[in-house]
Amino acid sequence: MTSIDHGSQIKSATTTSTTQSAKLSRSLLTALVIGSMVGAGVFSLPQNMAAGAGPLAILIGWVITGIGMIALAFVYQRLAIRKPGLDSGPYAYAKAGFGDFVGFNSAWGYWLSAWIGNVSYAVIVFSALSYFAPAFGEGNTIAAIVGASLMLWAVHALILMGVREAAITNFITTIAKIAPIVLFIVVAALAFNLDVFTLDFSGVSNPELGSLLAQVKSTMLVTLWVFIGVEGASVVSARANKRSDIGFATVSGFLICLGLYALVSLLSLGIMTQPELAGLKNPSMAVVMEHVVGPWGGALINLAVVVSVLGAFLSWTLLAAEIPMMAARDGTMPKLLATENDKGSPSVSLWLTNGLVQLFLIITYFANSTYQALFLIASAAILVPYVLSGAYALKIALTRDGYGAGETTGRDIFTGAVATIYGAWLVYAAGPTFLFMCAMLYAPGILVYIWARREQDKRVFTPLEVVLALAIVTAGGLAAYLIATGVISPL
Ligand SMILES: NC(=[NH2+])NCCC[C@H](N)C(=O)O
Repeated sequence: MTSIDHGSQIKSATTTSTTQSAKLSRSLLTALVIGSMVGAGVFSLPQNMAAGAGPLAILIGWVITGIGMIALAFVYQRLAIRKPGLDSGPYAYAKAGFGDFVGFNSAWGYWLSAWIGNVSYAVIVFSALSYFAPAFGEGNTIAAIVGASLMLWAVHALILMGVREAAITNFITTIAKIAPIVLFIVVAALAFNLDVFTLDFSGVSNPELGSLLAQVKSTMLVTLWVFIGVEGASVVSARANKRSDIGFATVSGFLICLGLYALVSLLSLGIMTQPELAGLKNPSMAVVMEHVVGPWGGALINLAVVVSVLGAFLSWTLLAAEIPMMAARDGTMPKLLATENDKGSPSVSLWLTNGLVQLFLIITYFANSTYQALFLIASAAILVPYVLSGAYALKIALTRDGYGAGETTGRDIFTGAVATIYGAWLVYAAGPTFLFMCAMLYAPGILVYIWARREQDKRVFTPLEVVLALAIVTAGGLAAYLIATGVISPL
């Protein structure tokens, strides 16, 4: 049974087991929705949010994210109902709405985000373990990279042997992450000092932070990161008893996460000042906790990070390998990637994906990259599939595609528009460095696409797609040049 069906990718792979499993109650569904979103991100929020923003900007950041993300959650939920035939989630929507090449890029981007996110997971697990064994440093020392590589290939071997997520692992990891977060919030609320919180409420006394707009922008990829997985909520909740429970579980699961996340970041600002938080080592929740209750608090949170992220690492590895496999099955990616071993695991895709994770772990060591730099790239990479899903929902509502004669489209036009605007704002907020970095990662995909099209004996590009491909290659080339000359350094 797979309870973290992030996209529908996993859904199609496990339909038999999921449809046979018992229907779920409202509260269990809500827990599953939460479980598909909470991974590593929450445990570093105190530092990540304060790194470039004061309390007011952080507050505004959560409000914007709350509105944009709930719209996106609804987009996926509505699309699942309107377009039940499009089974492979985010990338199938982009393909249906905007053609094969755009669809390919959506799959490519979703896959990039999934495995680069896993590189950041490996780094943060060992950064947490350094609480117990200092040689692991910030998760990017030689000892940490060796440890992370061992973890990677152990998970790889388990999946090749046919291991899938079990209900029991999901249960344990969900408890392991939620309980310490709630405890942290209670402790932080008791230790909260309003004077510390309001010391520099708008952040303007710290010249490093810049304008309020700049501060808000700095939080946008962080808040996006912690909500990645929301696209799976509608799939998870499709296992509901009643239709009405789907909406309930999605909305309540989302709101609970939003509440937990906002409290973690805001309450921390009443314990330490923004500049203090900005300088903390991640997972920073552990440091704040230790500051209030002493060493046991630090140990507890770091352990929670290890358990929570190991669980999330497994589910995102499964998902990362499913994406190329599903895309290969319908000809969007080369057939080779659809190869399965005798245990039903997408072996070629898994080898490719984890090979790249390994490569990036080595780069992480030499570039001395941090957890933060890595997850910001994973956040930026997922913008393409997210924006396109919003745009597709808007498109079908505007053209009444999939809507019956008497059905109103007003609500769907609204959520589609809000999700698309939020996506466009995120692209702007992400800023040029991360967009360039993404172009560099999207560019090699074009070769993979050409390979797949040739294999299918299909025309490779339409004239418009040629323009798009050239734009990606140009931006990617420019990015490579800027990185080589040290002008930008996203890692
Ligand atoms: N490995 C990944 N791509 N994970 C993406 C999900 C991130 C998740 N929301 C978290 O906070 O950890």
